Amino acid sequence: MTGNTTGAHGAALKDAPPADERPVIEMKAAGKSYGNIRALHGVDLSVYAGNVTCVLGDNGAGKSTLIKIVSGLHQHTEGEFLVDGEPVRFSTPREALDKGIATVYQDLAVVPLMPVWRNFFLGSEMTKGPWPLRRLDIEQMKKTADEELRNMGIVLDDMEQPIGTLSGGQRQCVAIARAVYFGARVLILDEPTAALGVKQSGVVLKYIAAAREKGLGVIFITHNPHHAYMVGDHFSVLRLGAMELSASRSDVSLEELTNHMAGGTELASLKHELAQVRGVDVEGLPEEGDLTAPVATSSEGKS
Ligand SMILES: Nc1ncnc2c1ncn2[C@@H]1O[C@H](COP(=O)(O)OP(=O)(O)OP(=O)(O)O)[C@@H](O)[C@H]1O
Repeated sequence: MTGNTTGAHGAALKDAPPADERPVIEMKAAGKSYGNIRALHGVDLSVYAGNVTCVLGDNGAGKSTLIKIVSGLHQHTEGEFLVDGEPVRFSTPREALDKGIATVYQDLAVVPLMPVWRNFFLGSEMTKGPWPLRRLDIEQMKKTADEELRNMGIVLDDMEQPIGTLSGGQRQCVAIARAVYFGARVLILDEPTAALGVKQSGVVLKYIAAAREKGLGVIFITHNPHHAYMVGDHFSVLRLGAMELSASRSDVSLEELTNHMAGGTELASLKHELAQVRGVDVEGLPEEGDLTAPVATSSEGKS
């Protein structure tokens, strides 16, 4: 239950956080309605320091709604949302950032033609000299960005390189390193591997593990159960706005997770019908009743 295993990138994966540890972020029966559309309901979620919580779900499952609540873009309309045990209701992303919650979106807010170091400090530039002679401290910014990236294991030949010339995976990693430098305690990663090939996805997964090793709590949003299973300590699967599965690593196999994500329940119920269609191979599809992984419980995140 408390033993560690090792993930694809050699990082320690925990079965469960210590029983006395308080989650940094907690949702209790939380939900959100847009007018009369109930996008999310009854969601229990706990995010611990030094843990990767994967939130999986198909299109329209409610993943974006969930991260918008945590990152301060929307407010929940049901249940509770707590940070460090205190109920919160953010009005702006700034308020979430002030609590150490940083979000890295898939379409990164970078200026492609600007150098890497400039993007690293965008909006929070270092300056030097007394007013009115205050000016950008370019050398210090370059040096710090280089150091911080190396700290995360990212070595770039040239900090002057426009960020647009980096690969998608490298850009994600720069964004992760930036959030770590600016004091994030919780990192929300919105489908960081969705647009990437196998190798680049591996690079990003490595930095997710690096962020965890630095003690950050990570919420990793993804469609991909294989990517989730390589780094995840806990898995929450959303379906139609509700938590269909909430399980610690020790309680769910990759196969079970994949079945849940592949719409296993729907596919199993369709298996009989599909079997009648010529040219459709149903051999690998799960049977109804095969999906035995545990569903959400009140001890979510600590089971
Ligand atoms: N601003 C909005 N107004 C009304 N309905 C919305 C709004 N945002 C989302 N929804 C609805 O809420 C549900 C959940 O959407 P959400 O975007 O959170 O899902 P998702 O899991 O992020 O999907 P995807 O992977 O496609 O981005 C969907 O039915 C969607 O149509």
